[in-house]
Parts: sequence; structure tokens; C-alpha cells
Amino acid sequence: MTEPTGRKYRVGIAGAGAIALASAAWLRRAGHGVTVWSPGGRGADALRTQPLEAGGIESFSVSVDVADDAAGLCANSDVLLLALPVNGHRQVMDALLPFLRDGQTVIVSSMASLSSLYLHEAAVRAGRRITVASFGTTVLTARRESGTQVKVMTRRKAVGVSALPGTRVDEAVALCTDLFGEGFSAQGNALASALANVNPQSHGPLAVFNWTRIERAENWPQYHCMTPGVSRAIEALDAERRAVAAAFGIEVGPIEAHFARSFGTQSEKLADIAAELHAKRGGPPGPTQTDTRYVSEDMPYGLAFVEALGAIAGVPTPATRTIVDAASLVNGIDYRCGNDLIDPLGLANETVAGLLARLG
Ligand SMILES: NC(=O)C1=CN([C@@H]2O[C@H](COP(=O)(O)OP(=O)(O)OC[C@H]3O[C@@H](n4cnc5c(N)ncnc54)[C@H](OP(=O)(O)O)[C@@H]3O)[C@@H](O)[C@H]2O)C=CC1
Ligand SMILES: CC(C)(CO)C(=O)C(=O)O
Repeated sequence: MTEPTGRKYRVGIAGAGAIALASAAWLRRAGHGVTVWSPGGRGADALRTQPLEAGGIESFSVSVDVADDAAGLCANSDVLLLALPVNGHRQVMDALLPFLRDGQTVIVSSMASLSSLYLHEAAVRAGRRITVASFGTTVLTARRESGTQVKVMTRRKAVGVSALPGTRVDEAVALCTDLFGEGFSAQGNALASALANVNPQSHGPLAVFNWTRIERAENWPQYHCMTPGVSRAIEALDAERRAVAAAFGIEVGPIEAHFARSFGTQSEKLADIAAELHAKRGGPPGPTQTDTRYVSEDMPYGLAFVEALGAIAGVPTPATRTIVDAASLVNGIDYRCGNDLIDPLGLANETVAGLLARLG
């Protein structure tokens, strides 16, 4: 196991939402310097004058710095952490790129749709030697409660890390361990990280089959509403995710193992895991806005991406297609058109061997 060295870093966090604020609080408390940047410009304003308060599994408050723009964030940081929905990755990566320095590492949490490959290839074209590390999930789970308050629900015990270039993966694991503590291990490549992200497979059916609750802004405990039927749909999507990964020579564990690793669940069947989580935690509440990232992020960047990979590898993905179609129909948005990474990554003309070669 990699042990922390005790080295302290200046960490720049792009994002001011739940995971950005939770990570800021955890890193600052561990003694790292932290600067936060809200890409829209306003999300971190209150932190200029007030402390950041963490609640949930631990309660404490810290002070963090706030950057005015991408240039200020990069100038003040040894390491960058991207903590925002994947819808914003391309735009934020484009904003950061001119200011990244050789030797810097950018950690993408959580990564989907190979956004980290987009950044790494853009950096190479610009003559920059950076490392892009990816998690297919987050270290913490959290909800933002206000501009200065975040509720942290979990610190995951095990998180996989991949790197671009792939040769930098051990350094990426060591860096993450220095920042957050133990529990990080090397993941094969960035595609393994992207396909280890199970949010789309769980959030997709959860949102589609609870859509009236979302539209009516009802209070619905997410795991209580992950009923046996919804769990069956999630299992079907999960089987397709794993089949697509296998076609690229990547073995990803089943969603049940993800829940056991992240939340310590004991049950074997997904519906029982959901019941266990509901009994243990009662939450989190399901989303109550129709632009929830459970659809706006997880459909285009998660499920439509699995479909695109399935098309490359000749793996059918009918259950995934059904959920993307249903979400598109019910929300009046074609989620297959909403992924701004598939085109610049050139996935329409890619092959299995060609894509794997770019991840080395
Ligand atoms: N919360 C959780 O427990 C978990 C989250 N994740 C994943 O982690 C990532 C971050 O999640 P979370 O922090 O909860 O998300 P939030 O919705 O809380 O993130 C909000 C932040 O993202 C920025 N943002 C949102 N959309 C865009 C965009 N299109 N362009 C630029 N910036 C944007 C906002 O910008 P601004 O400041 O300008 O308003 C804000 O800073 C997501 O990929 C999510 O799926 C994964 C597992 C658990
Ligand atoms: C907290 C949790 C587990 C809920 O699905 C999550 O992954 C998210 O919010 O994205």
C-alpha cells in the first residue's frame, strides 16, 4: 500500500459545488494550501470573507483562498483538481490549458467520456508536459448546502486512479495519497476509469423511473426508490457497461462491488443493497429539478458514451439505448446530442486498437 509522505501541496480546485467544497475542506484540514475557482465567477464569492464549514460525517471549518480566474488558479497551485459535472469539463479545460505549467498534475474527479484524454491530447498539441490523473468516482460524496457549507456523506475507502501518460500512474497514486490519505490504487488506463464510473448506470434508471417525483419536486429518498424493478434495469445497464469494457480488454467490477467498496454494504443483490443503504442512511434525497445532473450529465457523458464505445467495439447496448431514449422523450431533449467530447475525441472514426493506443 502507498503511504503518505507528509508532503504539503498548493491545490487549485476548479469548481465550487459539492465535491469542490468537500475536497477543499478535507485538503485544507490536512494542511494543504487550497484555492477555489468558480468557473461561472460567483459560486465561491462568499468564501472570500467567510470560512468554509463542513458537516456530515465530520464537522469543522477552514479558510480557503478564492481565485478570480483560471490564470490565478493555476499560478497559485502545484496541483489542480477538477470537481464539476462533465458538462463543464471541456470549457474549463480549455480555460485552464494556457496557464498549465510543465510538471503540473491535473486530477479529474470524477471523470467520464474520456474528458481527461481530451485535456491530455490538447496539452500535448500545445507542447505542455502535464499529467492528467482520473478517478471514475470521487473520494468524498457530498451535497452543497450553501456558498459556505457542505455536507459530506462518505469518505470512500478505495479509489482507483489512472494517468495520462500511463507511465505516470504510480506518481499519480502517490500524489493522491499525499493529498487525501490511504486507499488509492492504480487503474489500468483512463478508459478503465471512465467505465468504472457507475453513476450513469444507477442514476439513469433512478431518474427515468422516478421522473414524476422529480417534476413534482417531491422528497424521495433515492435508495428507497431504487426498488426491485429499478434495480433490475440498473443491472441490465451494468451488464452492458461491463461487456463494452471487456471488448476493450478492460475488466471492471460489477456495480454491487462498487457499492460494497464505497459504502461498506454487505448484501449481494442490488435491490437488497438499496434497502440496506436506505435503512442505514435514509438518503441522499433524489433530485428534484428536471435539469438534474442525473440526466444532464449522466445521459450524454455516461450512457451515450457507452453507446458510442459499443458502436466502436460491435457490442449491442439495447438497455442503455432504452434509458437514453426514455430520458430524452420525457425531458424533450436529445441527450445523444449533448456530449461535446465525442466529436473532438474523434470517436465516430475510432477503432478498439486505435483508442487503446492513445491511452498508453
Ligand atoms: N456529489 C457527489 O456526492 C458525487 C459527485 N460525483 C461527480 O462529481 C462531479 C462534481 O459533482 P458535484 O460537485 O456534486 O456537482 P455540482 O453540481 O455541485 O457542481 C457545481 C459546480 O460545477 C460547476 N459547473 C456546473 N456545470 C458547469 C458547466 N457547464 N461549466 C462550467 N462549470 C460548471 C459550477 O460552476 P459555478 O461555480 O460557475 O456555478 C459549480 O462550481 C460530477 O461529475 C458528479 O457526477 C460523483 C459521485 C458523488
Ligand atoms: C452520492 C451518490 C452516491 C448518489 O448517487 C453519487 O454518486 C452522486 O451524488 O453522484
